[in-house]
Amino acid sequence: MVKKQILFLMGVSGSGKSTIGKLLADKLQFPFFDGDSFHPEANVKKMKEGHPLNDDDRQGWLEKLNEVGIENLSTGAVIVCSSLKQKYRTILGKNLENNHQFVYLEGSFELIDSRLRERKNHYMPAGLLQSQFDDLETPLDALTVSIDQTPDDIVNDIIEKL
Ligand SMILES: Nc1ncnc2c1ncn2[C@@H]1O[C@H](COP(=O)(O)OP(=O)(O)OP(=O)(O)O)[C@@H](O)[C@H]1O
Ligand SMILES: O=C(O)[C@H](O)[C@@H](O)[C@H](O)[C@H](O)CO
Repeated sequence: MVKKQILFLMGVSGSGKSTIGKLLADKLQFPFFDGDSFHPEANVKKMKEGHPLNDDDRQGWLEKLNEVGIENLSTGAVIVCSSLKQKYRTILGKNLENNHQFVYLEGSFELIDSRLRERKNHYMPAGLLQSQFDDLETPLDALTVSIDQTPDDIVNDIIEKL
């Protein structure tokens, strides 16, 4: 059985965080929170207009997701958040001590770009993918899984490694 903990599912836009996060939370019977829906309106507008977010834009959003983690410590939770830089991961993990884990969905630019171009009804333009890779600081201490497999296999891979 997987320990109750806060799992931050991280990776660039289009790496599959929302898709995998829902399946993982279902399988573990953890509550699920999608960081996409915690952005202030101004952030969503900025991304829609094709501009990447900066550190200041992300600050309050990361703090809010940290609070969500703290509030759900007793049940465990899956929280989707790109978590691109180390300093963002420090904000997210504040006061969660050893009760949280980053799970990194790793894939190539080419694979993710092709998935983003197929994706419908989402505010994040595929054209922002390069800026996401530019900001990405590969985590050294995350549980890392390849996204070049089916969603079910990715979820099983994560659970095996937890
Ligand atoms: N393992 C997979 N195999 C094939 N397609 C996938 C896989 N995972 C996700 N997808 C598809 O790739 C697209 C991006 O996935 P998703 O929206 O879950 O990514 P995301 O990381 O949550 O993106 P964002 O951060 O922009 O919200 C979606 O259209 C989804 O259906
Ligand atoms: O940190 C960021 O640049 C943003 O959070 C993006 O990653 C979006 O939230 C999301 O991925 C778009 O759907």
